[in-house]
Amino acid sequence: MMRSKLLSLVPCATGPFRTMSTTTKLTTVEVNDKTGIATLTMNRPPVNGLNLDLLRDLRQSIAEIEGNKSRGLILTSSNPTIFSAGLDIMEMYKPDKERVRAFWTALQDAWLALYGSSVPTAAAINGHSPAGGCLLATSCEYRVMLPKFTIGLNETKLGIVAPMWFMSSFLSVLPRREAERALNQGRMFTTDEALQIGLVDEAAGTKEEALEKCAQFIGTFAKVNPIARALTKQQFRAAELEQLESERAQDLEKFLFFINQPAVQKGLGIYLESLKKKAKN
Ligand SMILES: CC/C=C\C/C=C\C/C=C\CCC/C=C/C(=O)SCCNC(=O)CCNC(=O)[C@H](O)C(C)(C)COP(=O)(O)OP(=O)(O)OC[C@H]1O[C@@H](n2cnc3c(N)ncnc32)[C@H](O)[C@@H]1OP(=O)(O)O
Repeated sequence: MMRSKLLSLVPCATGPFRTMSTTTKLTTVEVNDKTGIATLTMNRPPVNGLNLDLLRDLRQSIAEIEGNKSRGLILTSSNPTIFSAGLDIMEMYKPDKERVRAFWTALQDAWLALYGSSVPTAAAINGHSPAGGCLLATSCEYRVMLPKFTIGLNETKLGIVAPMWFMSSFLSVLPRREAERALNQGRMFTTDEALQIGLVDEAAGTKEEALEKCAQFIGTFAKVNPIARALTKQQFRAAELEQLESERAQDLEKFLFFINQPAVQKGLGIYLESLKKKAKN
């Protein structure tokens, strides 16, 4: 994919800095040349639905950030009210056989890249973050969320099941008992509730403030040996990463089997209709 490189002056919480900015259609990577921190922004209207292209873009951008020696990665959205609406349901509803395989494989790749990223990661959650959106946020090491939005793994409410590795990310943030209950309920937490339960680390009034708080978190590693930190993180996360790495073919087949069940297709169709009706009203 063609990528345009440009140097730009962008406003930042602590002043305007020259940033190296790489833009694709669906994500932007901006590296602040003062802090060395990369901001990875999702930009797929209308709701940052995670489709095949966005997932591939995300993985490519994460690899680019790893490669350009950034000091950290902040994940955010260009949409002022939606971080990510989760997986694009259109990829799973009446799917094309080959495409849906590529889609799930791209999701596995994106998760492995983000959860296993060697750089410190933080999510500036500047909008709603259901299901796959929550997966991305909980794959990061730190979360800052804006008020009056919601976050959670709501899969059971759609009649689908969060795979084990979605649960792993959730469990790396929430105590087991809270995680199990929320997963079974398909519970979406408001910002205040998410803060109280520990699903997010901080709240912020504006996106700029959220980005600044994420940058401060990443700054806490400034005096830590980066190789020791990266190896520690990798070891800490190794079990979940290795589980998916070793079972990814079975995970794909399980997903395909599940998603192709007539009852699941029917449920997704009804859910999509309800979303569309809501959008019209
Ligand atoms: C035994 C089994 C063992 C193991 C299991 C193995 C496999 C498991 C199988 C499957 C696992 C799948 C895991 C799934 C994860 C997911 O992420 S599913 C997606 C969940 N997401 C949601 O439920 C969010 C739905 N959306 C919303 O709640 C709202 O849209 C919003 C709060 C995000 C934003 O609200 P608004 O700003 O009001 O926007 P609208 O609702 O009007 O939406 C605008 C537009 O976008 C469409 N849309 C919204 N979300 C999605 C989506 N996720 N996918 C596709 N399209 C979406 C919406 O329909 C509107 O479209 P138009 O009407 O404008 O065409």
